[in-house]
Amino acid sequence: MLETIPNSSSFSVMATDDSMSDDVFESPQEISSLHAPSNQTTGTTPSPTGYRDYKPPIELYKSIVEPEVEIAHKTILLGDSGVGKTSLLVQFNTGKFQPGNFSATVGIGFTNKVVVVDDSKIKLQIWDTAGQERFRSVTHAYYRDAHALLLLYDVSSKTSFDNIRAWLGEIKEYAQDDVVIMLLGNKADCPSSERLVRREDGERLAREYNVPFMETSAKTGLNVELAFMAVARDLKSQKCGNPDDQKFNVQDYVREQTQKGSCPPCNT
Ligand SMILES: Nc1nc2c(ncn2[C@@H]2O[C@H](COP(=O)(O)OP(=O)(O)OP(=O)(O)O)[C@@H](O)[C@H]2O)c(=O)[nH]1
Repeated sequence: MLETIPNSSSFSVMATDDSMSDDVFESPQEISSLHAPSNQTTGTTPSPTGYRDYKPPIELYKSIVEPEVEIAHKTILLGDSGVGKTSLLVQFNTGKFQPGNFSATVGIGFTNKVVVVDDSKIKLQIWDTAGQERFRSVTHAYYRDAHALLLLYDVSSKTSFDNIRAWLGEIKEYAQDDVVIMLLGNKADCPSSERLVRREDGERLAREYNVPFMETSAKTGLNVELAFMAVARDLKSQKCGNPDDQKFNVQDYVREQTQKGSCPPCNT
């Protein structure tokens, strides 16, 4: 469950239905609006510090939230309930796997992580969504301004794999056309006796939809960093790419990196 993630002060749990208020600050504009002059002496705007009426100086707030970040980037984790979205995020954020520690995610929440790609700082704002059907209408609203979607299935669950086509249909309906989609077959660490989806099946589906693919494990950390770094690199090339340079291709990058990982050490 989202609240249990350690050391993730920026993580917020949102409403489980549309009627509740939203305390998540998504953009610098929203942050700035907290500091706009107001006629009210006692505001009711929620404070990012947790103290309802305390508003830190904007410079201080920015230095906490955005430490000299050059590019901000919104990534959403999607997939059936139980495929390992929260675990993947926690593994990326803390380097740890907490088995069986999370109850099903309620609604949606996010955490920020700043990564460095070729000397540029990129803030990944990673949104963890509830896989359960009953939260779908809440999470759809967040697809629209996403730069990247990490779509997970569980290699030990055929149903979660079969549902990927339906997820891709929803993405087509609600996300932007140029959103980066990455298909991840999670729980690759599971014993072969429990595996119900072969790697080749994942690869074939990814080829059919022309999206990059890799198997991951939130438990062992396999390819977890690679998945997030690939989207960070893609964003950097979109935002700062020199038009004369060859365009970064996230699919080629993922293929090269995953092949490197599985290649036996060279003697040369
Ligand atoms: N073996 C193994 N177990 C995993 C892995 N990732 C997650 N799990 C386990 O799978 C279960 C579900 O993981 P969650 O991270 O809560 O799944 P989720 O997709 O966030 O689920 P919802 O919040 O309901 O959408 C937990 O018991 C995890 O410990 C993995 O890579 N390998």
